[in-house]
Parts: sequence; C-alpha cells; structure tokens
Amino acid sequence: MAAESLLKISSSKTTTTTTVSPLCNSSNSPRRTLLTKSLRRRVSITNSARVSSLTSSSSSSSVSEFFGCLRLSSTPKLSILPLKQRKQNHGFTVFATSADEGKRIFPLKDYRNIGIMAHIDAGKTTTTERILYYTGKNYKIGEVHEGTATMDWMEQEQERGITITSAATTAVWNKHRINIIDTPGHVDFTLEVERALRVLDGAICLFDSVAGVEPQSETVWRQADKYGVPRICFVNKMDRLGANFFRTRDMIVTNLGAKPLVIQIPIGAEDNFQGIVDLVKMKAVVWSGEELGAKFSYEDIPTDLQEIAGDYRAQMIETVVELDDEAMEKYLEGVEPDEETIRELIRKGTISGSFVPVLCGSAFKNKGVQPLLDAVVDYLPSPLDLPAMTGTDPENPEVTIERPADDDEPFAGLAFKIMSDPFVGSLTFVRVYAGKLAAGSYVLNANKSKKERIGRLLEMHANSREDVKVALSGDIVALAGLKDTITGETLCDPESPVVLERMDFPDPVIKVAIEPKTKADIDKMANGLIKLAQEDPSFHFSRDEETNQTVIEGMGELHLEIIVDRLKREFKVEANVGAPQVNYRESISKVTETKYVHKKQSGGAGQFADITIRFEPMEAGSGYEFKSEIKGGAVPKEYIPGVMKGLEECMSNGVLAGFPVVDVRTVLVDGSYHDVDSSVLAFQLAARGAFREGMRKAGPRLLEPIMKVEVVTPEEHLGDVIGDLNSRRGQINTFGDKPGGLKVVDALVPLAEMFQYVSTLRGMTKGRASYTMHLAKFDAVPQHIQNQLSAKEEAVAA
Ligand SMILES: Nc1nc2c(ncn2[C@@H]2O[C@H](COP(=O)(O)OP(=O)(O)OP(=O)(O)O)[C@@H](O)[C@H]2O)c(=O)[nH]1
Repeated sequence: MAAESLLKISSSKTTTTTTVSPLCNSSNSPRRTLLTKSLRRRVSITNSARVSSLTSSSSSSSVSEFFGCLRLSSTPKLSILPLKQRKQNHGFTVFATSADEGKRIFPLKDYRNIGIMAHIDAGKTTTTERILYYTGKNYKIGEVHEGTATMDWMEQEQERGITITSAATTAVWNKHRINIIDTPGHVDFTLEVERALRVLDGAICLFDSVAGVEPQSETVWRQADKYGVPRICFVNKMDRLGANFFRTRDMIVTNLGAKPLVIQIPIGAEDNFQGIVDLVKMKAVVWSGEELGAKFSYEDIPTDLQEIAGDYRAQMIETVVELDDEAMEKYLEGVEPDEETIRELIRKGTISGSFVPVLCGSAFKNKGVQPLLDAVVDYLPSPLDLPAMTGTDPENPEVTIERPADDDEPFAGLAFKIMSDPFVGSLTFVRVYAGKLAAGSYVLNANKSKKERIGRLLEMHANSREDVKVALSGDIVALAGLKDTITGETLCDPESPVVLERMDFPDPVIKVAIEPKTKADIDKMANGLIKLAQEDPSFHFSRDEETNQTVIEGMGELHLEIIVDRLKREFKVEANVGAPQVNYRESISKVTETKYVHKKQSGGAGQFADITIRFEPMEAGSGYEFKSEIKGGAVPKEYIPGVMKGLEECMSNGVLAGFPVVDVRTVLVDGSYHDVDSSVLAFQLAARGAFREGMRKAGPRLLEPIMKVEVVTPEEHLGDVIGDLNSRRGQINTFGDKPGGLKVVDALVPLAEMFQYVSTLRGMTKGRASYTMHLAKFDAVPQHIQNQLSAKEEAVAA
C-alpha cells in the first residue's frame, strides 16, 4: 500500500493521529502473522483466528488458550420499530430504501456511492449533517460543537468533536439515491478512509478556505488516486476570517498536482459571504440568511463580479470542449455549448479524471450545500459509469472474472468494515457490486470457502437502522449474523464463486503494554480486545507469556488511547497502560551463505536435513521473499515447503531484539537428504537453525520509523522549536512562510523521539503552534541505541 503515515496534533484539541505505510501488507499475506511477536515466547492470534474464535464454538479453545479462560457475553436482542411506525414517529418520509419486495425503486444509473474526505476539522461531519437535513432525512440538525451530530455517534466522537469511525448513511436528492460515508480526518484513523475509498464510486474533497490544502488532504487525495476515485472539491468555511477561494484553487494545483475546473466562484467572503456564482447557468445563487433551511434564489450576477465570472466561465468551457470534437469545432466557430452539453462534458471529464470541479460554500452557515448535492448527482459516477468489478476464480487465481453492476448477475459483494454493536453482536458492512442479496439466504465467503447465512439486512443511518429484505447492486448495507467474515473478504453466490481484490492494511507503528486493573477483568478485557481487533485491522494485540503482559499495537498514540477508552466504556474494563514503544523492524546489510545440518539419532527413526541458505538484503519496503535454486533434486521437492515454513516462522522474530524481519530474500541454494531419516519437519528445523546462524553473519540492523514532521509556529518561537527538534535527533530540511505571518519547519525525526510531542510543543509556544507528521521511511537506528535494545532483549530471554 502506498498510503503514508501522518500524525496531526493540534494544540487546540488534544488529538494525535497517524497512518502508515511503506511496510503495509495485504491481510492475506504471510507477513500478517509475522507481525506478531516471537513464536518462541509469545502467543498471538491473527485476524481470522480472532473472528472465528469469537463466533464459532469449534475454535473457542484458541481463545481460552490465549487468555486462560474466556466467557463470551450473550448479546441482547435489538428492538427495531416497524418501518411504518418509525416514519410516523419521525414525521418524515423514508423513501431511500432501494427495493420494495425485491423490485428496484431507484434505477442503478441514479445511484451515487460517495465519501466525504478531508483534513481534520475541514467540516466533513458538518457538511454531512447539512446534506442529511436538506435531503429530508434528519428532522433535527446536529451540530458538531454541541456534540449532537448524528454521524459522530460514538461517545468519544461527541466529546472530542472528531470523527473516529466511518458512518454510513443513505439519502435521496433529486430522485437519486446517495449513499454517503463520512470519514475521519485524523490520520490515526486513515484506515477508515482507505476502507471507504475501496468501496466508493466518487468523493467530495473538502477544504477549509482559510488553511487551503492541508497535509491530510494530500494524504487522502493520494489514497483516492490509488483507487482511481473521481472527485469534486468543495472549498468550505467561506464565512471564516481569512477565507480565500482562489488561493485554495491554486493550492489544488501546486500541492495536489491536480487540474481544478472552477464551476462556481464565491460572492463575497468572510462576514460578507452571500452565495455563489454558478458558472454553468451563469447566475448568482444568493441565500437570504444563515439559519438552517435559509431560502436561496437565482439572481443576476452582481456587476463587480461579471468580468471575473466571464473569465472563469471561458476557462471552464475551453477545458470541457477539449473532451468532445463536435463541441470543440462549434466552439471554434464561436458557438458556446448549451447548459446540458456543458454538464455532460463536466461529468465526462470528472469521471475520467481529466479535471476536478471546484465548488464553494459554508456548510455551517447553510450556504452552498444544495448546489453541492446537485453536483454530486450531475458529475459523480453511478456504478454503471465505472468499469465492472473484477475478481479471480477461487479455484484458479489466474482466471479473472468480471462482475458488472447488474441485479441479474450472480451476487458479489465486499465486506469492508466490521462494527461491534451492542444489540446485534457485530455488523458487517458490505458493498454489493453485482446481483441481489436477500435476508435469510446463504452466501459463500469465497476467501474461506465457507457458507454464511445472512440473518438480517440493515440499511444504516448513522447509528440507527432499518431492516430491509433485499439489497441490490450498488447498495451499501450492514449484515447481522455473519460468523466468519472479516474486513476485505468477498461474499458471493455459492454457485458462482469469485474473490474480489482484497484491501491492504497498514502495519502498526507503536505499541503499549496493557493490563486490567483487577484480575477479575481479565476475561472481559480479552473479550473486548477481540471485538475491537475484529473491527479494526490496523489494531493488533498479542500476549507475552513470559512477562504475562498483553501488548496492543496501533497506528498512533491517539489510536491506542481510543482503544483503551473504548475498553473502559463499552466493555467496562479499567486498564493500566505502559509507556508507548516503537515497533522496530530488523534487516540485514550484506549477502551471506550458511550451511546448516540438522541431525538427530536417538533410537527409532532419525532426523536428517542438510541445507545451504543464502541471505540477501533487499530494497526498503520489499518485505520478505523465498527462492529455491535447487538443481538435480539435491533437496527433494516435497521437503522444500519445510524449509520455507521454518524460515517464515523465524521472520517474526529477528536475532537482534525479536522484531519482525523485513527486506530480506532467502535462497535455498544446496543441500542433501537421507532416504530414511529426512522429513519435512527435519528440513523445517534445519531452516530455523540456518536462520539463527545466517542472520547473525549477515550484518543484522535494527530499523526505526522516521517521520516527516511539519511544524507551523509563530516566528517568535521558531528558535525554540528548531532547538527542540534537534535535541530529538531531528534533521531540519526546510523553512518556509505560511499565511498569517507563521513559519513552517520541515524535519525528519525518529518516531521514538516524538511521543508526547504535543505537550512539549504546546508548552513551548503557549499553544500557538501545531504540527503534523507522517511516516517517511524506515532507517537504521544509531549503533548505541541498537546495542541498548539488543541488550534488553537478551536480558528478557535469559
Ligand atoms: N465558520 C465555519 N465553521 C465551520 C464550517 N463547517 C464546519 N465548521 C466548524 O468546524 C469545526 C469542525 O467541523 P467538523 O464538521 O467536525 O469537521 P470534520 O472534518 O468532520 O472533523 P473530523 O471528523 O474531526 O476530522 C466545527 O466546530 C464546525 O462547527 C463552516 O462552513 N464555517
């Protein structure tokens, strides 16, 4: 995965965030299990083990083994009002349901599956709340700063005023069904954005018109590029002091390398922000007030804006006619395309990624939201506008299978999020790509070759829900009652199996030891951790049998803080938490060859295996590779899997300090065997021996995460900020200026030196500076620190 790690700390809100990446791996890769700690001393479970241990009785022993004993609490029943009653209670009509008795209500061409993404605090949740209000689904608006926003339904979200989990909801605008996923801006939760982007067809990218394009916007923009998600930009907060639409437009070019297509310009700014000029209609859209539901009217463009509006309209038309020969020819003859053609061409260019339409407004002051919804409908794609989803045949991964968005195709959907739920146990969010999915039916989990029964199908509205009988292609629904399916797996028609492309998950970069405050809470903590890990593939936990400690691993300090907080609130477990530690990696610096003979003769059948392994360093981010160069059957084919397994097992536990080994290729170059005494196990044991000896000779190195840190500070604190970064082993790269007389410092600093930086920075600058950071690379740690960490590991092992 190419996403990068980023950590944002704002002095005004105590928040810390991170995402990661170069070492990210696919969840089905062997490296997922390698992440967990030493096999020799520690026990850990993989995601799939977590899920099955939770839900199937046959595997419950693995959980009991893990935590001594574990009792799973029974789940209370969910009481949902019948749809009719709910409609009456809420006093609004729900017509978003996709199917009535299996019959499609909204044609697929009228579906928009969209996400809203941006930097922290750009206004994603506020905009979503306004969308819900204006589409008639929310009868009472929630305000983020009052802690009543519908989409931010977790207690922590309401208290902190931030979004942690993606919430899904459905709304209707202009006879189109819009499925919206509100995503978090904090980088510790970027996995949520990644998951959403994987299943969405289009996105609204929000910017704060004062700050412009901020670091996390860059990160999510690159994530959207990775999945080829068409998007439109909304320059929000035009009412704020210092709002500047055109500067933000320029930053879209310079910071994101994108081609903006300005289709609206603001009328006024800051206190005087009144509305927008719609360059497609060439009309002013002016709101009569700032309150919720304020009316707007189409008017003539104010005189002082006519020239600039004309210029931007000309630019817009010149850009769009390039997409169509006929329109271009007419334009060159002096005939402008009509409104409908302009819209069609903007749609074409948005979907093909030729440009990104740019709009503006103020979600908070209720200006610009309705035209934004129009743009979603007009310019973002329906599932029919995108290439058919492809996957592979589970029996034969070489064979590619297409699943076009069509209700008559065999069912295929992707589970993209698991959410633990106090009422139904757990909810699995699924994007239906093709076919139909009915409550009570059986589907195949193609990754596990296991059938699953769909207990209930729920259409989600933030934290409330409605039962539906059938989900159709294009829908996003939550399923209750699945037993074995985890995030990223494919559910499909058992008669037409297909495995859709899986999602990548980032590897954790920090970890802390955690223990319940009372012994009685051991079971409860285990139960809670299993459920939380089920929901969040970027959160891992393992148990160190020697120290009797449980270690939780995640994407940043805030990520783990929220996990501990959720343990307390949702699972009623008070926990003691240790100091955070960095997740190091181990690698090698030179090529070496090691011969190892495993030989045992103790009466009965003996054990014999002789192998020569070459260890080679690989480029950063390459992970681990095994190759065989055996010729003439020196090691018979049937024993080679034993060698692979033995080496793979050791990769989770490097020789220096027991950290996962990365960027190493192992090559089986030679060996010999015994007709009677050789076995797969003997070769596995020989491989382990070769690993221990070979790695020590190959110049082992400890690698640490190095963060790219950007600090924005008033000039008077610049000296203190730089001095402090230097004392943290930081390497200052550049200085620059930011709007408002602020200075910006770019530096590379080891993550190990950045814990609690937020408090230091706040103290040093009286809360006036802020910083963001993301993972730049893994690099060798200085020798004296490597020695300290190795010594510590040896002491534990002794
Ligand atoms: N002045 C002004 N304030 C706004 C506007 N939109 C949102 N805000 C405020 O900005 C703050 C952050 O808004 P949110 O909607 O929580 O932003 P977010 O992007 O969802 O934040 P995270 O989920 O934490 O990343 C809140 O106090 C909002 O009231 C706007 O258009 N104008």
